[in-house]
Amino acid sequence: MDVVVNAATSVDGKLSTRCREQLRISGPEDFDRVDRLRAAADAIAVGVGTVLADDPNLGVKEEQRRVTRLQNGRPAHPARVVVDSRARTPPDAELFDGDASVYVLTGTDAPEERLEGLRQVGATVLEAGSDDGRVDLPSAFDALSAAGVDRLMVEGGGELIFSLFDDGLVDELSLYVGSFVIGGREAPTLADGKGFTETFPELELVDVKRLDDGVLLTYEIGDTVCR
Ligand SMILES: NC(=O)C1=CN([C@@H]2O[C@H](COP(=O)(O)OP(=O)(O)OC[C@H]3O[C@@H](n4cnc5c(N)ncnc54)[C@H](O)[C@@H]3O)[C@@H](O)[C@H]2O)C=CC1
Ligand SMILES: Nc1nc(O)c(N)c(N[C@@H]2O[C@H](COP(=O)(O)O)[C@@H](O)[C@H]2O)n1
Repeated sequence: MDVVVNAATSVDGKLSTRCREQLRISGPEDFDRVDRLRAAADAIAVGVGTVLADDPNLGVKEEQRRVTRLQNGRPAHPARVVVDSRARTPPDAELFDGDASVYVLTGTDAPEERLEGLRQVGATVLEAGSDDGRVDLPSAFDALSAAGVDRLMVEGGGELIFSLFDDGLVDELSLYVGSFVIGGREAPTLADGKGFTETFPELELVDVKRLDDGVLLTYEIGDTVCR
């Protein structure tokens, strides 16, 4: 399965403000590019922190792109995936609008009544627990792959993106950098988690493009390196 991470940050690498509310960083050209990436994916994943903060829909916005997917024998929208150790995704979240399949990837400690609530709104629950109670991403992604997901787009947030780098699961990164500063030590960044200290994922910069008032950076992911 190919894993493509896409995110938008300020110049200082923040995904949002310290209030952790959804913030428009991309402009119209970048949002259109994101929609194209969505249309090319089999599934779109976010962490539950993003669901609780943003209540995203994760659908393909442009109608013609949905029509093309249907003509190609695919569902109109990619499946939606939430990485959610304890099943905190609200059953009335926007991504349960009935337009797409939803997978919730959980750990082993998720309360049964919350899992049942999610199943009742149509979610497929895939349990893949790790020792620390979080989702074991390599085995959860194997399960997604077995369910037919060949191309997974990940839209954030920072905790999930760090774990994906930590587990060596990222193939490509598209990063839109808006031309402003957010600041704040509590504001989420592109890669939060515990951070790397000795070896670091090495990225190969394959494209740089000016878009809206910012810049789009495209990377392929190589090995980890010592610095
Ligand atoms: N500008 C952008 O492109 C985007 C911005 N955001 C922003 O990011 C913030 C949310 O990001 P975060 O708080 O970092 O939450 P997140 O969306 O990365 O979710 C993290 C949560 O996922 C769960 N999880 C389960 N297993 C995990 C694992 N193995 N590794 C990591 N997480 C695991 C945990 O409950 C963890 O707290 C919001 O402020 C949102 O607005 C989110 C997406 C894109
Ligand atoms: N690419 C990008 N640019 C921004 O400026 C953003 N704030 C985000 N956020 C991501 O998009 C999701 C919202 O999706 P819907 O419009 O509800 O379908 C949000 O949850 C973030 O993952 N992305």
